[in-house]
Amino acid sequence: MTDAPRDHAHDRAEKVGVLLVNLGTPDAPTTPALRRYLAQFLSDPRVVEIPRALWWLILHGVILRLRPAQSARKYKKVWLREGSPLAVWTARQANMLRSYVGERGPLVEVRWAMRYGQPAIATALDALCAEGATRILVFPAYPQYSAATTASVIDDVADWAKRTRRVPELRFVNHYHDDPGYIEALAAQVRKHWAREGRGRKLVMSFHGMPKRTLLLGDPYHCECLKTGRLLAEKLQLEDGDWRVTFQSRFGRAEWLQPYTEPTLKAMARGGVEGVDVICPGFAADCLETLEEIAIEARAAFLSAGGKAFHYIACLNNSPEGMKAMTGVALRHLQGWDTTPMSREALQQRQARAVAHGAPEQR
Ligand SMILES: C=CC1=C(C)c2cc3[nH]c(cc4nc(cc5[nH]c(cc1n2)c(C)c5CCC(=O)O)C(CCC(=O)O)=C4C)c(C)c3C=C
Ligand SMILES: [Fe+2]
Ligand SMILES: [Fe+2]
Repeated sequence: MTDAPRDHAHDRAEKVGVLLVNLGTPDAPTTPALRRYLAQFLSDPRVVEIPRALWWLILHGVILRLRPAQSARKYKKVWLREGSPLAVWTARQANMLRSYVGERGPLVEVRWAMRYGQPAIATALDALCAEGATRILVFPAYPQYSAATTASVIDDVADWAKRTRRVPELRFVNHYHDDPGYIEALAAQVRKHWAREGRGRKLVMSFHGMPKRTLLLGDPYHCECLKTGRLLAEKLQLEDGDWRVTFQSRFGRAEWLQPYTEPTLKAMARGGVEGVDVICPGFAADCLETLEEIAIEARAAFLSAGGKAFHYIACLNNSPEGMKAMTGVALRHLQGWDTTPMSREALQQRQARAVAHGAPEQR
């Protein structure tokens, strides 16, 4: 139980907190940092759903011996001066969300956290509570719901709540795959790219993959990706043959959602498609999976299969359109929670009432 002294101040206005959460990323592009990060990530039963004892042997006996060094090499290619791209973008998004949502009133605090690695969700929630938040909106930055991502954030918040005495009122963004503001922001990102670089023959919308088994077990992720793809194609007025939804980042030997991104790109190149534009609508921010796997590796695969022009379209990151979409989603979920400042008189009246009920006077 978290019992850090938390003054119950009667004259303090109650605040609303927003916690923007993304997946997580290593602290450094090094083998030890990758081992710590992958051990936490891949031990989550929401991420790898095979019997624990068997998975423990595979994870510690094979994966954590080989993958950290391989992944560290990849992270080095995309690492920024300020840190991992995912963390850098998420921090910028949270700062901008603070001012966009903050325009509603100063009683909103915005923080960011990572499901794996730092800053941890529990630390950020403690900080929001210490700042006076009694209502918190948890905003997983995953447009499409999946048990491996969204539900895992909910698990972590629930674990924190179990250890916490004064649990705030909590709300969660479940998904925003068909939010009109999000679809419009994606369309604007594509149009801006076309205006700058010209238009490829096909638009490939590449989403992070999931094991196919999760679809059969009822995870809505696949359908939500397809719906995002269809809505984006409609918004851009694309013909059926001009776009394709694909799935990237396969992990392990089992079958994942198909069609796979890289084989699809190669087949397109071999089939005479000279130019493609690739966007990754399921990632709120650029990260290893987009910058290395798509913008570097998939590009090389497409060109070596005979393609001529490969254009990667950046994620929404902190673009004005993307931030407007994120703000719209947050505001919709904040409805009914008072975020307007309380007047000085109202605060004084509230304190007087509290003192009349025997509470110590606050300064
Ligand atoms: C956007 C949604 C994501 C889903 C769905 C998802 C499922 C999922 N991922 C793995 C395994 C790995 N993913 C890794 C990186 C990674 N994954 C996402 C997002 C989703 N994952 C992001 C944003 C990132 C990038 C993190 C970064 O630091 O930039 C990795 C680590 C990198 C590597 O070693 O390759 C692994 C591993 C599984 C098994 C899974 C679904 C079951
Ligand atoms: Fe992943
Ligand atoms: Fe489906």
